[in-house]
Amino acid sequence: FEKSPVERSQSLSLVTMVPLLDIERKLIDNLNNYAKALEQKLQIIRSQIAVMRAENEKGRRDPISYLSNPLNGFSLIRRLHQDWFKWRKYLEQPVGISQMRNLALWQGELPTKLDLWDACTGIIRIQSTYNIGTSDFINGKLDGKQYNASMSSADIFAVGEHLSKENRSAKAVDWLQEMPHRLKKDLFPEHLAIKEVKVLKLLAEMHVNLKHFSKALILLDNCQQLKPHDAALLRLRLKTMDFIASQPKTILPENKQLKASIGKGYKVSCRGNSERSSRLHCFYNFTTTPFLRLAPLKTEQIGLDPYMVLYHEVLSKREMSLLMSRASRKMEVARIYNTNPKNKNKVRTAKGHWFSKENDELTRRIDRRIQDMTGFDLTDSEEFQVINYGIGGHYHTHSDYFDFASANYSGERNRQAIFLGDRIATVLFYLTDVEQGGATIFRNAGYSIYPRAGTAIFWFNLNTDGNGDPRTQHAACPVIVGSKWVMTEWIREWKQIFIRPCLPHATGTSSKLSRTKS
Ligand SMILES: O=C(O)CCC(=O)C(=O)O
Ligand SMILES: [Fe+2]
Repeated sequence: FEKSPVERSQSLSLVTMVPLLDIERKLIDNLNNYAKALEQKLQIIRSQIAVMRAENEKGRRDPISYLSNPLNGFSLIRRLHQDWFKWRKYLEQPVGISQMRNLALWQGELPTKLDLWDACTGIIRIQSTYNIGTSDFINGKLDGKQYNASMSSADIFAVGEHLSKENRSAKAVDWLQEMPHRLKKDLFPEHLAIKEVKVLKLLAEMHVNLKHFSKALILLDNCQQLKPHDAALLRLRLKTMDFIASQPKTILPENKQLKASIGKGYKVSCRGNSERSSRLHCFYNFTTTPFLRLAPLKTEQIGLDPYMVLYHEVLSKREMSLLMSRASRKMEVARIYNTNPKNKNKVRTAKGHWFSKENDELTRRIDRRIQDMTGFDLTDSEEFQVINYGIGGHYHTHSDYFDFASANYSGERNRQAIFLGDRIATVLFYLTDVEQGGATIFRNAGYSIYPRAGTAIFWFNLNTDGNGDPRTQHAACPVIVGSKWVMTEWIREWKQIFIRPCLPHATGTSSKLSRTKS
């Protein structure tokens, strides 16, 4: 059954991308073998040319005397009757059949059209969330930090093309206009290179969409110089002229940049502008369960209303790496059988792995630790979900509690609700540090938390009266750089009936909300 109320970002998780590097190595080796086979063939041909040319020149120096020798005459006839026939056969023989077979064989392991679509979306999400200029982004300057990586013209064009297909013309122009001066520096062979005319034409189309007609015309003129007899270009030029003729008054001032949707709220919070109240403390929790007298928990208050704490160093390095390596073995590259990007919403859910608590000693031990952290009875609570995010991986704003009153909740979810209750609280473990981005933000509460390996956040999703607390809505900001792994534990309500009894809810009374804290 569906365990997560909201679909997470769709991109291939980072860990499922790791094997792609091996596939790429295999492909390069394969191409190298092909080149070797070609070289071998070339060598054979070249050496034979030398032999044949020597013989031919010997004959042409004095043809009559050469041919008067029957050995030479015979050989010429035989050569021209037999050898050239064999040469033809030899030249027709394809080079590197086995390498070509390999290529066909590995086709199924390569990312799909939809994977590329997801990756483009991830790139755009990072750019817009953190408000990164296109040229900075392309040159590897991400949110103020310079990395030793940059995008090739082919990479840039893929993003520009994606944006154009998504009808985001202004953004597409932003990307595509970075291309023309880069193309000249490319060392791609002819068939892999992106043609300048293709870039200029797409740019012109985007300008037409934006009603920047004179810019479009200049680009189209450049295109026509490169490809004077192209019918599609001519048609586009005529269309542009028609536009100009038919809507002279609607032309926008050309330099007026269409406002990029600089988002409020979510985006701003992801850029890390929240402040913490000075009334908050760090302390050792000795009291939630008797065990904590022996091993108190390092606790940091994030907020009192809604109540939220961080528990530091609750997982060891070994536990985290075991969880991640076990999950990555089970996490499949989520393949899409329907590769039509239009159907993107129907496919692929989170790239995670669910661990049964009864799995082994590791999961049982972590389960006991969560009991110590929360004081809750976890018998009916959910399995652990381990998640790894991909390029620009994020999770839209959502609440972990279910809105049972809404019409969406029927069938299996309703049954769970009846038997287990709602998700009264969440424990979210971070299994890795994240170099940049990837914060968990609670916009309504004004909290943002940056991932730190071994730390867990704990919060109540429900008010004391059992209703969902909308202030606990949260989102995972896009990861800029790093591999973000988290593990969630959703604690169900009914089993806590005597631990956190139902009380009328009064806002602003943090003491009630923090009943299970020390
Ligand atoms: O990854 C995060 O920071 C948040 C994850 C989350 O909200 C969830 O799994 O429900
Ligand atoms: Fe969540």
